Amino acid sequence: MIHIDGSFGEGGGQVLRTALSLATLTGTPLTLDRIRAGRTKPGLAAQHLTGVRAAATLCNAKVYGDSLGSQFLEFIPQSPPQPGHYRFDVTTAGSVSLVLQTILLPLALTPGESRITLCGGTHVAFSPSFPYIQEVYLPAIARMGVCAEVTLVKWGWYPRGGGEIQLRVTGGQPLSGLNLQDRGKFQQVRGLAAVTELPSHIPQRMANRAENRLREAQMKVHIQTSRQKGIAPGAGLFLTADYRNSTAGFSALGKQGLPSDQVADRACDALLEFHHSGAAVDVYLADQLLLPAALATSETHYHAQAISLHLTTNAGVIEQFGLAKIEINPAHNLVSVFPQ
Ligand SMILES: Nc1ncnc2c1ncn2[C@@H]1O[C@H](COP(=O)(O)OP(=O)(O)OP(=O)(O)O)[C@@H](O)[C@H]1O
Repeated sequence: MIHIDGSFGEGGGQVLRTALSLATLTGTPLTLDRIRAGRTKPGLAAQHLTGVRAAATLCNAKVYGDSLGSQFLEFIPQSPPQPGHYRFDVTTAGSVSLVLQTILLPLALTPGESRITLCGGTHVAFSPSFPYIQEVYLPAIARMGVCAEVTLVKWGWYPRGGGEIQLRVTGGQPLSGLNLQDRGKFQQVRGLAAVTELPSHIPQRMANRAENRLREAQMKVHIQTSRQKGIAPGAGLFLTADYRNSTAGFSALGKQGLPSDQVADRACDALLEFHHSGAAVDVYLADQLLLPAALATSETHYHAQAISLHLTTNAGVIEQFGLAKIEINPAHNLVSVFPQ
């Protein structure tokens, strides 16, 4: 039995998700208390609860404390993760990407094919947007051996949600480590300026503004515009910066009263800050790579844009499972993961 203090480090949802992934994969019984104690509304929110239920479904876990607002959870796996066809619905605009990240590695490391439908928020703040999962996260971990692809079926923005994605995983490949210390030469920025249920000048303005800003910075850039049907209005700009050895992702979401140009500026500012940092791995991927790296059979080394509290928190949770030793050099933003 492993006990995790949910208030550790950041004291947010990622402590729970990483612990769930590892308990599911290793069959280790887990208790967590003070879940999300660092947040203004602590305990399990809909997204976290869906993550708990999804992980429990994969390994037939006995679960206690799986209710909204619960700050305590007991999770006792009864079998190795079972590949298959599953559907999990967050029921709110809570992020489907975070549920995906909870179950992906257990499925990727178990022989067999899985098809998962995930419903909820697909493009929501403070979480990886669908394009980030598709263009940044999955390609990075594909290089480690994770064989998975995603399809967007319906857009789901905050606050309505109602989105849907499909995840397909071919499990059973061992993972290898990654060396991302040098991003290599800049190649291009690709982008998607998208709206649902809003007029076409909005994506056009976001795209024009971003293309102008990035060309001023001497970057090669191409941004597609997209106007789709949805259950609610929503807008966003999703950018990926490709370098020879790595890809980084940045996004900004529209909201009522926020001009399209400002949405574009937010995404461009984030991209340019990364570009000027010289790092190979953006601040988000830097915390998300730790889990696959810990499960690999060889070492991983990368140059992160910054060492976030998310990253150090995730490292602490992984180390409590005894799966890897993680070294962080804050002077140079270097992260090394040594699977044990
Ligand atoms: N713009 C973004 N692009 C990609 N990933 C992101 C972005 N914003 C946040 N993330 C990622 O989303 C995850 C959020 O973790 P966090 O613990 O904050 O989750 P949470 O479940 O939303 O928790 P809480 O509500 O407790 O904050 C982290 O892995 C972080 O890197």
